[in-house]
Amino acid sequence: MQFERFDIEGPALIRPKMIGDERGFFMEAFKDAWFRENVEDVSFVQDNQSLSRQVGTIRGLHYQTAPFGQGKLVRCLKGSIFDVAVDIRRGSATFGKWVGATLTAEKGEQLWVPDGFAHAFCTLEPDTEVFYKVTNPYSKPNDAGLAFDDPDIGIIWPIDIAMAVLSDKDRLQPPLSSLIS
Ligand SMILES: Cc1cn([C@H]2C[C@H](O)[C@@H](COP(=O)(O)OP(=O)(O)O[C@H]3O[C@H](C)C(=O)[C@H](O)[C@H]3O)O2)c(=O)[nH]c1=O
Repeated sequence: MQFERFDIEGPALIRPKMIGDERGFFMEAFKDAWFRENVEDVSFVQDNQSLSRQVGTIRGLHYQTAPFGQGKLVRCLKGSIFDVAVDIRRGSATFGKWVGATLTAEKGEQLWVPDGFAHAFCTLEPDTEVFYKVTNPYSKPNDAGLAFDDPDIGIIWPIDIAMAVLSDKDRLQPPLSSLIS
């Protein structure tokens, strides 16, 4: 496993070792002790998986409010995504700043999105499947979000967002300014 940090403290891009042979490949996709020692000392309690049939699907920006904040370890099982984490930690010097990475099933890259970040992705291929481990269980009352296209965040999506496939919920998410009381 190799990993790199961003210019925002917290997130990490992880590149598992892919061992190829004439059959295909093998990789150790997750190792608890390695993750705790190198990335963050957390435990995961739930695995999620989603399928997005259309290229240009955007899911997010989502997060859960305290005490159900979630860290998310995200990877692609099929296809590829542009994955984004936005710092929404109160008092953070990088509040409202974002990091992004392209995650592909082919290379198995993973993005670590710590608790305190809003998360979203857009799909870059049809029938893209995303798998992510989370550090707190789902709590509908704590489910929250922000507008993926908020100019105050300024995410540079690698797709035409005017054509994005969105849930009704994500069409109506509030702006970042709604967090600044
Ligand atoms: C997240 C979640 C959702 N659900 C139910 C709630 C809805 O009935 C249905 C779809 O939920 P939602 O529209 O929030 O799913 P996505 O739009 O894929 O959002 C997810 O993907 C973005 C990128 C995220 O970062 C969030 O973790 C997550 O909200 O699954 C559950 O039953 N358990 C869960 O853990």
